[in-house]
Amino acid sequence: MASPRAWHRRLMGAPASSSPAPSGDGEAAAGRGSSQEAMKIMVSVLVVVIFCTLFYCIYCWRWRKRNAVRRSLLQSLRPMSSSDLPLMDLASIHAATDNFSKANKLGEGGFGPVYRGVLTGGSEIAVKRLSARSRQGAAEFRNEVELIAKLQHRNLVRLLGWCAERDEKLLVYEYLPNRSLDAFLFDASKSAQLDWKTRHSIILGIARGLLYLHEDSLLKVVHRDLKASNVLLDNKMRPKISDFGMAKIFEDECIEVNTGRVVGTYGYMAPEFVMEGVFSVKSDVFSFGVLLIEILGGKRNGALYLEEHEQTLIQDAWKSWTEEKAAEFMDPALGRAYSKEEAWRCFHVGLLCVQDDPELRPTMSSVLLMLISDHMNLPAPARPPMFTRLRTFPAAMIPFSTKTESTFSPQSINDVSITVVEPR
Ligand SMILES: Nc1ncnc2c1ncn2[C@@H]1O[C@H](COP(=O)(O)OP(=O)(O)OP(=O)(O)O)[C@@H](O)[C@H]1O
Repeated sequence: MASPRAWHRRLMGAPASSSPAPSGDGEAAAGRGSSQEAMKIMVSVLVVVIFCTLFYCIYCWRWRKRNAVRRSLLQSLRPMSSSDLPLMDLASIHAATDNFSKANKLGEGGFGPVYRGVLTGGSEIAVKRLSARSRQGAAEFRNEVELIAKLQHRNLVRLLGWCAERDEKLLVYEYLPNRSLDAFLFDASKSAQLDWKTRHSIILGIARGLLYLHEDSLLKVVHRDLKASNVLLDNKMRPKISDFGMAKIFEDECIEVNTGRVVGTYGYMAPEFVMEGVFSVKSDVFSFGVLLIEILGGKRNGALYLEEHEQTLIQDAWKSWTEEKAAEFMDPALGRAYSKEEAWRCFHVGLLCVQDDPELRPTMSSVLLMLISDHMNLPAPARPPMFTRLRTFPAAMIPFSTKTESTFSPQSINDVSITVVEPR
């Protein structure tokens, strides 16, 4: 067995014991010196080990704490009780909406008709009435009540109460006088009201709302149906994301789910969602990119309207970008009155969001950072997907309905499992 002195020597990198050993005082001094060095090394190793263990313990403790909070929130979401959100009585909603009169009807979506109402105190409300013919149902109703009651952000619409009495299922929201973004954006007589400053702040507001859903709320939420008609505008044209009927909470760190079913709105759905039913926060990022490009171009992406020779708006945007003709893509309603620097940055970010590969799409925190910083270098976007033109699908699934403004617009679909997508 090696002597302690030999160990010291080895530790200090001294040659093997075959070399002649020093003798006398010299040997003792050398021995002391090397044992001090060895001690120093051991102390440093010990400090590093303690530091790593401490760091690991703190990380585990924080991870457990965060998950416990998330789990307890998820637990509290399960039972739908009146303590979560005010339960409103049917009679007062009837009175507020003048018995759901035609004059008070604001529009109709996949859930059912929406009515404006005024409560006895004078506050205005918007009431969504689940229709018997609705393609959405009790599950979406419950989802909306349970989910949105737990989320609060200035860029999310506020649910004030709900009612499930007799055969009625009603959701009561704050009333947003300027209604939805699509009513301005795609209406030739109204689009001029959306000047560049307004459009830019709408883009930033939607990005902030989505970032809150994905990363900043305690629950990680994927909206799954972000589109222009699901962005409502308040009296100062500030945007609020609405319609959480199809939203999903992610438990733990799960980032991708394969549902085997397709929900959402054609034209806004990410390719991996349409083709495989796989969704993640990155499918919302894709929808955000489509919406951003629609806000710049003032047109719908509306893949369903396309003829053989036509391109989607996203493909148009890509073409303009690569040919350095971005100005030609911009909504003519803007004229020349817009900041080119801001607009090109938005254009660039929009194209990054609609990239085919979800991995390449930025997260919403990066999106917001890219949008607000004026000196950040952005990566070059890859070509967007080329297969958004739908060939056929059963008439019952056609996601269109006539709206009160007598325009046709795409509506959400739910539980469509057969999707025929034609590659280009
Ligand atoms: N809180 C609200 N305040 C004012 N108007 C609203 C409000 N909520 C909805 N609306 C109006 O009612 C219309 C229908 O809304 P809804 O969310 O039911 O359908 P949608 O978004 O058009 O379609 P889908 O259900 O497919 O998402 C909207 O276009 C909007 O004009």
